[in-house]
Amino acid sequence: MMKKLIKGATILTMTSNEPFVGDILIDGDLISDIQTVITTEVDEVIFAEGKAALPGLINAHQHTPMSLLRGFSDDLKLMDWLNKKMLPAEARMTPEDIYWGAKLAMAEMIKSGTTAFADMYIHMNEIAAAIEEVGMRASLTRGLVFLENDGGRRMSEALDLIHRWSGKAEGLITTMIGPHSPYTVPPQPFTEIIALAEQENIAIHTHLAETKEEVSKIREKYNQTPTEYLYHLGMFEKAHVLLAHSVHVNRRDIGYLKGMRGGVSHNPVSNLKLGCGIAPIMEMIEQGITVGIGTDGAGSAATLDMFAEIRAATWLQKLDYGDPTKLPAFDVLRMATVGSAQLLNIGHEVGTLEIGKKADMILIDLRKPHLQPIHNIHSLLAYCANGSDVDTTIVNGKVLMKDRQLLTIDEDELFKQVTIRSKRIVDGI
Ligand SMILES: CSC[C@H]1O[C@@H](n2cnc3c(O)ncnc32)[C@H](O)[C@@H]1O
Ligand SMILES: [Zn+2]
Repeated sequence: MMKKLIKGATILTMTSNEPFVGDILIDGDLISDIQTVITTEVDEVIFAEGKAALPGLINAHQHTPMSLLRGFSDDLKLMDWLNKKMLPAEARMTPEDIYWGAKLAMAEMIKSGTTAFADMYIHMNEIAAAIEEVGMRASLTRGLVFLENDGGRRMSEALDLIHRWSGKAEGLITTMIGPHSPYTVPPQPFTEIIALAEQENIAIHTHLAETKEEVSKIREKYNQTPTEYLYHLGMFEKAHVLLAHSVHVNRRDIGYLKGMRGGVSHNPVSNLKLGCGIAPIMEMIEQGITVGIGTDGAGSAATLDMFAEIRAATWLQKLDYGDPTKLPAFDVLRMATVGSAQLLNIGHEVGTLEIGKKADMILIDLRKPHLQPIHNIHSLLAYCANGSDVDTTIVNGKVLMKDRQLLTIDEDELFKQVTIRSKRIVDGI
């Protein structure tokens, strides 16, 4: 087993609000010791004086290949954006496009401090293959839309993903089942998916209550809110559920979510940019619902920088309540680490820096004008840091970025592929 020693970092374990200067010993894929000073024989020392070490950020909701569609269609309403632009573009994507789009997203995530993500898309074998090469941690879901008559094929692809890839890539890949949303999956297939999830102990990843239009549509069809629709199908009692968005949930809806396994991925930048609204995450937290943070795809969020999401999440709550004490720095950082890890159902393995946990962590160089002086390091990270301040990213004990150089992705080849493929996909749409 390769041993690595992170030396002299300012360590933020995310288990407590008290940073301290010390060393972290990584043995293979695990954190084997954290102490003020560790003296032992190792294969590699990573000197980290002046750097903060914290758990890798976890992006709880993503559509990685949509990075190929970044900037192609902005400033539209969600349904126009989705139906007129994204779906036609996605229909033109080849499996190879998906592979390169996922790699582009992973390059951006590693460079901005994300070590794990939850993904919902199509052609998942290609995304899984890219993950195996790159070495990130991910929960993969084949998105299921039942508007046409090929739901059967999609379902078989979803099951194939689960059977073929769960636990693969040295345990980096886990899987979920992904009914896209209440407005794209009718009651019968939704019921079947929930029954399967319960029987086979598979977690569910879905979108919920992203726009007012969605609420009106579901009210018209079923005389229910989107949350009531899923509640009456039994979803929240039968499976671990990762809910993306949950912007338009009222007090009664939050009551239905209470006690659920899993929780809500808050995607504040996407919600802001698409003008969706502000998710009532403080009320959810008060009811004991776990909230994590995600970006959504780069086609809507524009970037995959979790530091931007962290900042937007806390600012939105302060603004919404007219109260700057809401969602303080430490709490919002925990959301993007501990909270998201719970949503991905990997909270026992990652999300904090603790002995026995997987070695997923990042180092942030604090010797920058916008990160000085250091009165409160959690404040600096929540309010002042950017993804580009991350200089080292480690997943499962393996260094994926050192001194801002990606070690498992060839960036020149990536940019060449992305340029050609992204042009071909959107040409004429
Ligand atoms: C069938 S794979 C996933 C599917 O979801 C679409 N998508 C991306 N972002 C959003 C969003 O914010 N709301 C709803 N659907 C979204 C994506 O384009 C894929 O088709
Ligand atoms: Zn989404």
